[in-house]
Amino acid sequence: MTPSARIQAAIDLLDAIVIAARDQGAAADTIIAKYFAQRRYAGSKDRRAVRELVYRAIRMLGERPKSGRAAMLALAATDPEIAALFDGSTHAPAAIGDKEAAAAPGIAPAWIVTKLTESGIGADELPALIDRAPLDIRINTLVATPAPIDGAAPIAGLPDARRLPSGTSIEQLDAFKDGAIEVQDAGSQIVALAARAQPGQRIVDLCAGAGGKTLALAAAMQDQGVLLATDTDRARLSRLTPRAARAGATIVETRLLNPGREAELLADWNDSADVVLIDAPCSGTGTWRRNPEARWRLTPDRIERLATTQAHVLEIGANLVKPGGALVYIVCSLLDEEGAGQVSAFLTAHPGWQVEGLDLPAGRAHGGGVRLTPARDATDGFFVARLLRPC
Ligand SMILES: C[S@@+](CC[C@H](N)C(=O)[O-])C[C@H]1O[C@@H](n2cnc3c(N)ncnc32)[C@H](O)[C@@H]1O
Repeated sequence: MTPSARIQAAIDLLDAIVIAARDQGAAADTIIAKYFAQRRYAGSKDRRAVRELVYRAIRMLGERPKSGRAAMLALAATDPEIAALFDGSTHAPAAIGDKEAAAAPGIAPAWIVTKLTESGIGADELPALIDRAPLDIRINTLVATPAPIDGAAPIAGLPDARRLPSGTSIEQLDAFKDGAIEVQDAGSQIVALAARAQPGQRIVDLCAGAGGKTLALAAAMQDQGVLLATDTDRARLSRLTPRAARAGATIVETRLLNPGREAELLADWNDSADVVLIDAPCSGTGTWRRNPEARWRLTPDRIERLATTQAHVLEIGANLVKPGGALVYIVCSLLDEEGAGQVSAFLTAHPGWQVEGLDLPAGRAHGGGVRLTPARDATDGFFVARLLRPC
């Protein structure tokens, strides 16, 4: 592909990504993979270059742009080499018109920036939300210690975590194939510590998804006890079983829940869990580093619906906790209505329950819990709180 054709390819991809974000369609990565699967003539250098252009444009634009061309024009406005490639030649984008408008650069849609500000995220913290994320791994203590990995750096407070140079393709490493390492952001590892999981306990991971935190809990439990992983999403939960097998986590049981019938399907666990971990579905404002187009998908209505689901899963989880046991509530969002606000509403509705202080290797106290941010902690953004049921 010529350099100009790469720009046109990025424009075409951005068009598809903008539409998918508006209509809650496929993720940018999926769209890019499909695009190149249908264009075998594009070599690996072309793919890398086009992908890089697409993500540069996505990171640069807070508001969803009108079109892929408007997005790429924003990039061209800051980079004369890109602007020069709008030359109208074969497979190239048309020349830039005198009055043609580029999309406006920004961190996030204005209404979300307002909500972040109201949630105590300062202007100085905003740019880090869309930085490139590092590649963090967790060494799985349930299998043999892996051989040292080139370039791996320790992460303060997390003896089993390492930070790898971004772009390291770990899927090829034997340690990955053998289950000796898992890809997991340091923030995700830190909030899982709030469960204080111990060998022999009975723990429920209520919103387990494909089991990122489940596997961290199984390792902390030294694969002893009972660990029930549940979710309403069949596809995600089905990925957990082979992952757990690979990771040597034999105590994991999975249970698919029907939305609306969760309490009924979990009745055998009522009042009996030492810990219930709720990694609730959320807006993901803390994970834009990995998923920058996610900020083009959010609407006020969607956040309201997520908040309703969060209150719902908190209610389900609370019923499973034994007297004196703990409910650990996590969101990878920095909006108070999904984090601190949920905790305070829960405490009002459940007299006797109390917040328990957390001593985590990163983060700061915030609204009854602890908050981690990309700017201060160099992790994804998270809110976590630990709530104790009265005895
Ligand atoms: C943030 S994700 C979980 C990520 C996962 N814990 C991890 O560490 O990789 C939230 C999960 O909640 C699930 N979920 C949504 N509504 C639920 C419900 N009512 N009960 C249980 N899980 C639910 C979603 O399907 C999604 O997998």
